[in-house]
Amino acid sequence: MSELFRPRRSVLYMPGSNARALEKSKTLDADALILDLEDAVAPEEKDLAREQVVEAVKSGEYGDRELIIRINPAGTPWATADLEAAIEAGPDAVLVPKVNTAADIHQVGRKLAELHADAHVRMWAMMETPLAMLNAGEIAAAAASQYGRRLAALVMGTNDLAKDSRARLIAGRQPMLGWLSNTVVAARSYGLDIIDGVFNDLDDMEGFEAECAQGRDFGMDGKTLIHPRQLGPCNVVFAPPEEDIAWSRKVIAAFEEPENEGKGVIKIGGKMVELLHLEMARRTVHIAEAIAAKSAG
Ligand SMILES: CC(C)(COP(=O)(O)OP(=O)(O)OC[C@H]1O[C@@H](n2cnc3c(N)ncnc32)[C@H](O)[C@@H]1OP(=O)(O)O)[C@@H](O)C(=O)NCCC(=O)NCCSC(=O)C[C@H](O)C(=O)O
Ligand SMILES: [Mg+2]
Repeated sequence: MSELFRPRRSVLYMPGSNARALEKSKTLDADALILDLEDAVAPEEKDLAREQVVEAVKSGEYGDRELIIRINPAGTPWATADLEAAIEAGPDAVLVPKVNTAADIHQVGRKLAELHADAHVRMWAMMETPLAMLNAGEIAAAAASQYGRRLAALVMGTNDLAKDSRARLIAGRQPMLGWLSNTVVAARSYGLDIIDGVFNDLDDMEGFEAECAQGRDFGMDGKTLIHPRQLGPCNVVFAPPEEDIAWSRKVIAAFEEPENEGKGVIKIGGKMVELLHLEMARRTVHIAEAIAAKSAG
């Protein structure tokens, strides 16, 4: 699957210590799985979690689900062993938690290079500290540097952000809207994907769907999730709707008409359509086709 048009609608976390969740997620309709070694794992279970996660990733039993290992942060007793284990396992990406500055990305990127991690192993970065909000642009810009070039996605960590900023996690997320949109533009400035934070109330499906729609409207590619029941609605909200797909096909077909060859702007059904809309239409169709291929396979 092209990295450029990879659906990342639903990204499900699970504690690496939870063998049942690791097994169950082989059958779940998630675009990506985050096998966690960090905050969802108690200190006394870190070693067990690391072993289970390595075994799970190496099993090759997760189909086309993207596999991401969240390691513990630098300076903790587990950081080095986590990174070495991740390299041994060879996931699609290593998720770096508690990123504050671009230097945190460079540090992990340099270690991946020194330890000869396979070239396909990317980095994702947790955006969950007040410093990360201040430095979002420079963190995303690390993707253009020698040791940051594995960076592929930013992930909002709204629980830690609430803890460290003392902003409240409330319906509508008004206290966080500035951070969310600033991090979206930081990601887009450097060609990165961005995944929204988790919704903690498993019983409030209405609130969950509203937050998915909000994240989508802000430009997020998908949402991080904590339970299988959040997968279905999330996949629906973040997939291009049928009418957008139909319109996009119309735009592509119109620009392919001989009379429109070489034109930068045309009219379709009374609407002005420019080359930028053609680019958007192509992306919508590519993503829709990738989602359809996943469902078929
Ligand atoms: C929240 C949970 C602890 C609830 O667990 P549980 O009570 O066991 O749920 P259920 O009984 O309803 O589970 C039903 C079945 O689904 C499986 N299950 C549950 N959760 C997951 C999951 N995340 N992945 C895969 N499978 C899952 C159960 O095993 C049951 O299966 P079956 O036996 O077949 O019936 C639990 O959902 C959970 O641990 N969720 C993930 C928590 C987590 O990973 N948290 C860390 C990430 S959040 C975060 O840190 C974000 C960020 O850093 C920030 O700062 O914001
Ligand atoms: Mg966190």
